[in-house]
Amino acid sequence: MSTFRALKPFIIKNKWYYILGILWLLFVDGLQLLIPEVLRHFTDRLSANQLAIGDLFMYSLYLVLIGVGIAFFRFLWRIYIMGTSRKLEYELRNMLFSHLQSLSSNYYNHHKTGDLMAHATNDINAVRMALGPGIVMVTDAVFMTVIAISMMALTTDVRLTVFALLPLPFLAITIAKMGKVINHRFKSVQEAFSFMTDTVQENLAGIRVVKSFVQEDAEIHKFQEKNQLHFDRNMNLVKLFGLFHPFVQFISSLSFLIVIFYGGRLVIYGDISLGDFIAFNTYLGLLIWPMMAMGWVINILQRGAASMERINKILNSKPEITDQPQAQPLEFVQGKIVFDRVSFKYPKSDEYALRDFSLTIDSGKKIGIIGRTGSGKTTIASLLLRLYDIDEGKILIDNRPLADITLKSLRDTIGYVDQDSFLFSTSISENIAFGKDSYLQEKVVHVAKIAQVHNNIMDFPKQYETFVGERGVTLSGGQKQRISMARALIKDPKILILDDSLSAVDTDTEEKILAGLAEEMKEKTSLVIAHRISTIKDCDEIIVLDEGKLVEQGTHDQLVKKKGLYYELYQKQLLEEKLAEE
Ligand SMILES: Nc1ncnc2c1ncn2[C@@H]1O[C@H](COP(=O)(O)OP(=O)(O)OP(=O)(O)O)[C@@H](O)[C@H]1O
Repeated sequence: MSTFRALKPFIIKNKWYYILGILWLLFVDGLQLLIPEVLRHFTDRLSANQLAIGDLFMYSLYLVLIGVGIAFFRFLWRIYIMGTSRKLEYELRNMLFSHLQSLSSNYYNHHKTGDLMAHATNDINAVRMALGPGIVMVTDAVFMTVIAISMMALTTDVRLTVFALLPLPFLAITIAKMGKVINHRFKSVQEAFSFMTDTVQENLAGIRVVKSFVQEDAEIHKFQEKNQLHFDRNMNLVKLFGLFHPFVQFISSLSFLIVIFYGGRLVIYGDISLGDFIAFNTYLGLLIWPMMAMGWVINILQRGAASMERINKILNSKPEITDQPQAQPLEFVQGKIVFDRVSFKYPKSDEYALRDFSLTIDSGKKIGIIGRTGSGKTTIASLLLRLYDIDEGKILIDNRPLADITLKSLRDTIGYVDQDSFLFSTSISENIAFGKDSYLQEKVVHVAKIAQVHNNIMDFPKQYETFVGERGVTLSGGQKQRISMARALIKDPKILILDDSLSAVDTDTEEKILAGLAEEMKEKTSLVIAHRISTIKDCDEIIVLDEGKLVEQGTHDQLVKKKGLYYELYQKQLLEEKLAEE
């Protein structure tokens, strides 16, 4: 039961729904158990020639009234129990999603999206089944079994009851054994489902790559393999259930066989009446459903527990980056940044991404960061945003270590334009205002103008209300970059990081963007990460990284004169430009 601990607050909050739901369910069972008694009475009076035509109406009326009562209370329990289990599904989904939002970005380096989506669909459904239909079946099965058996023994014949029930322990033992196998097989079905969703998710996200490399057939083949695995594992489960149902039916027919032989004998010898015989058989009929339900219950509860275990694994994973107890928000930010002998390795990596890195950026300064690919440029941005904590050294903003600053205020202070320029599938306007309805449209237009994307947007049929498609597929790389730049600017952050954010625009547009930004940047501390020298040559200072180390530092002119790595990169780019012109 500890598996379901995370749901305790929900169950406590909704206990009355469950209690009343179970009460209505017991009413249904009680009414069902009246039917054999009505039949017994009817048969006995019929065989004793005591019934008039009018009595037939009366018995029919009893049965109709019982039927109406059953229908009414069945409706009530379904609303109370099934409805509550849907509410549980809703809340569990919210809980899971909120938790996924709180986890650090490193978590997503090691967990696949498709896998997480499988948890949010299949696993939550299995938990709902356990805490809805599962509860119903347990209550139903226990209550029905106890009452039906007692009535059989008390109102008809104890020996007949014992004989008729003899086959049932076999059923119980086999069902319990089967439950374990079912659980195991169900887990492997869920696992195969995860593999399959993973494949679909990855394929659809990368559909443009698949098409441009004409890999559709190979991808279909890959998917078919995963689908086959899912099918095979499901078939294993189906086969088990295929055996299960005939088995239950066979055992229950044995009971009826015993009743016909032994019960029939008792009627012939006059030990029990014909009405008793009929009522006994009806009780036995009522027992078959609980016997079947036992199997289902075991199955549903085991599935629910297996799924809840997997959900718990996610819910129990702690965000790696959280606010320290001493953390306070940043106030009146100046924007001075200090990296003091910072060394950092990514989790599960042996290589240093940054080594003994020191840099002081005074407030309002504009720093250019350049270096070969993989030299650690983005790492600087990630560490400043505290997406990872550092192993050695210190990072300070306005002379306060990052750990002493609340994450929210730290990230509110920094406007980060990432390399991927990820956009959401909504309007351009909403992408720029991202999550904040409070921005005025004029402000959205203002930042779009600075990012030099306003004219492009005005050319679209729906202008700012143009829908950008999933991940911004309907836009060019350069348009996406400029929209994500506008998104960072609208926050009016004190620190601005442009991570290779001008790589997809031509040098003319780049110049315009930089000129537009110059005014904005006056008040901000800026880090401009780039591969192109033209992007950073006017920065107050430029640093050059190589294999995680700061190897050169100075203004453009100073670095060119130095004839080191920067000079080498500069020469190469001049040559490339010349070749492009020719
Ligand atoms: N999440 C990660 N886990 C493990 N290693 C990583 C991770 N991200 C980056 N690295 C490694 O850290 C090093 C520095 O990466 P970084 O992204 O900072 O380089 P970069 O200079 O920004 O490169 P580029 O110019 O290609 O964007 C690289 O060797 C890279 O492989």
